[in-house]
Amino acid sequence: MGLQLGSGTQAVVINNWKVARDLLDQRGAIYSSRPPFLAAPMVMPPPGDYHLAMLEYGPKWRKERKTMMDFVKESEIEKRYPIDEAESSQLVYELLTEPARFQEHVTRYFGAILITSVYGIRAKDFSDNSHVNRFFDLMADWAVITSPGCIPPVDIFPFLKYVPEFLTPWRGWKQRVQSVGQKQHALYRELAAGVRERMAHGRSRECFMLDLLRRQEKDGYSDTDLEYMGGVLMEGGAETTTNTFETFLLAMAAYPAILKRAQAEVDGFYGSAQMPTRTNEAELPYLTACLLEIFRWRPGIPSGIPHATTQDDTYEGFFIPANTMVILNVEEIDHDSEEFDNPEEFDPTRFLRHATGSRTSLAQSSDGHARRPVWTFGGGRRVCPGQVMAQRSLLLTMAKVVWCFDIEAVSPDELDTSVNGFHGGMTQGPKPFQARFRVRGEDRKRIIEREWEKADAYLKRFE
Ligand code: HEM
Repeated sequence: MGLQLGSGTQAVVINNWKVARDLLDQRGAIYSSRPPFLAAPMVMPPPGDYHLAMLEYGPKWRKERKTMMDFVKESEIEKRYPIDEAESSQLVYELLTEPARFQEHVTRYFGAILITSVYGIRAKDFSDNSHVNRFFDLMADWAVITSPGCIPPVDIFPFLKYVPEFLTPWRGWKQRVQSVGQKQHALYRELAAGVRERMAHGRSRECFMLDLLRRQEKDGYSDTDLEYMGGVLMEGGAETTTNTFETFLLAMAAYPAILKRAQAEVDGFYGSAQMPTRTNEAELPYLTACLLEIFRWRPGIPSGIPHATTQDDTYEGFFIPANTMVILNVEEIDHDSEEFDNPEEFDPTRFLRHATGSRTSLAQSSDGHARRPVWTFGGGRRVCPGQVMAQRSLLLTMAKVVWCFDIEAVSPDELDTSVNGFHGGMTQGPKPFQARFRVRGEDRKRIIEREWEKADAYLKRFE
């Protein structure tokens, strides 16, 4: 579908997986840039090109992406596994002792994994001035200033530049955006400075920022480049995984039969005397199917992050000029009723029947193998670099939580699994909801307490 947005700006919305594959995956040399982001020079120090996810396609993006891949590659994920293991044990202990605050604990947890891995510091709690709290506050401010009506869409409607600001619904927006940008940079600078200081005093702890600082001269990055690289990893990884996991908890509370089946699989593999550890997809096919179904059912970024073309192109007779914005409509692709049986239904078994979750006739057709299970992580050369890392920590956490608890609705009528129960904006996750976490017996309670002691002892090295 093509759209004309004001004078000169074109957009293409991709609603079908074949078009996504043909354009984003197979013509990556043309479809891998980003549209200009008007507020970038106000959010970041000049020249405003420090954010990997917003960078246009070119040498700076390529270099930074390669550096970031060093953080998310398999061997690094494996090296950091003890952090995931200990933090997930802290999470289940928090769910045991303060179940009513489960959403806060989940948020802290996914932020903590990143803050420890990137900066080597512990995010033990969510106290007001903790780094993890300040980070999520900023994400919330960010969501407000980028919501419709708060920033003028000048990139799309250039004539808006000439409308006096006091007549617009977004008056004062520059100050608001600048203030969030300044707070954000201050936090990213402070976090990186902490690592630099420990390094200078011989108190370094292994973490990604330490690796970056050690090779800074060789890589030719400025201090600001490194500060934003750390921040971008936090931004990319923390909120998306938190939302995905909260969607999982909502689904488990709403669909008890699915929870029972997941518990039976996890118990069958780990038994009742050991908390799950080192989960992998082959050993937990049903739980993995639940995760894929969460990605499909309520994608974390329903409209992806827009791409942009860098050259003119023609596709199936349509002319697509250079600088066209290309929106991957993930929600639509993953809910296509021609592709999926009952797409609105939460049904993990679709991924047990066929690896791509699609209808039998399609999965077995000649192009069945060309489908992919989900588009939640985007496509082409900009596909999310953190996909494997996210899937690993989500599966581990899902296994631990269902092994430890029965998750129940406080009142079934209150759980809204329809799209109305989810907050909109760029990212999608459940609106606040209530759920009960009932520990599955005294033995498991003792195991949770014992594992918490081990985890706390391990995590102390980051305090
Ligand atoms: C469930 C969790 C996650 C979801 C749903 C998700 C989704 C996405 C999507 C849709 C994109 C845009 C892809 C495109 O342009 O086609 C993206 C980009 C990105 N993600 Fe993720 N992500 C997740 C987790 C993570 C994690 C754990 C990290 C790193 C720690 C991460 C880091 C990034 C970065 C740096 C980009 C920008 C890539 C670029 O522009 O080249 N994400 N993610």
